Amino acid sequence: MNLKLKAVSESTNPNPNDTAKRRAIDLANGSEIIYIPRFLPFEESWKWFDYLNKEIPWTRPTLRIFGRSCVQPRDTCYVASLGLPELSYSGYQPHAYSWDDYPPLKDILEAVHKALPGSSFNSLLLNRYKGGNDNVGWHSDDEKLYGLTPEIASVSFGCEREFLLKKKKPDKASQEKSSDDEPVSKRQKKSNHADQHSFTLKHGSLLVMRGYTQRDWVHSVPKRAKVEATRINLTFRHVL
Ligand SMILES: O=C(O)CCC(=O)C(=O)O
Ligand SMILES: [Fe+2]
Repeated sequence: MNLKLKAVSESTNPNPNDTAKRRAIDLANGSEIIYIPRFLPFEESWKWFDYLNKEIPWTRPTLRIFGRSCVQPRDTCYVASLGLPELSYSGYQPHAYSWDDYPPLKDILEAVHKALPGSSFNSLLLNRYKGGNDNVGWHSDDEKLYGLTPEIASVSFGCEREFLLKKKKPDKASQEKSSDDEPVSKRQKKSNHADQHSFTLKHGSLLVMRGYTQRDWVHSVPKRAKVEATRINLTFRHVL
């Protein structure tokens, strides 16, 4: 099967402007989202989906969250370049597979790098949501190994799901500091404005989180009762 990506070349993309249709959402205070709904061509994206669904060694690990064991509500797999510090989250340390084990991942990575000049990703967390019960709860990807301003490039395949972003609550100290010069009503109005964003992540789309998004915001893919189909998501990251 030839899965070599031609996504960003004009020859296979009927409308090369599609890849240029990127939306930049300024989350203020140095956080930014880029969203490209039609990043990869539709048909090729189904080939990627089938390949990933079949070939990736998916596992559903048991995590420890607030001292409790729970099965992660989605399948996962981790790929990373050799010699990087190991990833660990919620008491789970995934095995790091090599890019050479799944060569098509290198082609997707190449397309991502082409769309984001200057970025260089060396690890990848894959998630598979087998229906609407599978989800990822509110979190930020703020592990130390990604540094203070991680860039995370997220490519989605298959079933469309909602991706939510919500501003973290400011801690008490900074709340009190900013309360000196403004009445409460005005402050609350201000803080309600655009403190949440929602994206329906399309088959073949690319969403990028940048700057202080992991420090100041949380994100999630919530349960959806009516969803039955499978979604696969790839998040490319740079381990320092
Ligand atoms: O599936 C998604 O779109 C998000 C996945 C995610 O947030 C993560 O892997 O950290
Ligand atoms: Fe995340």
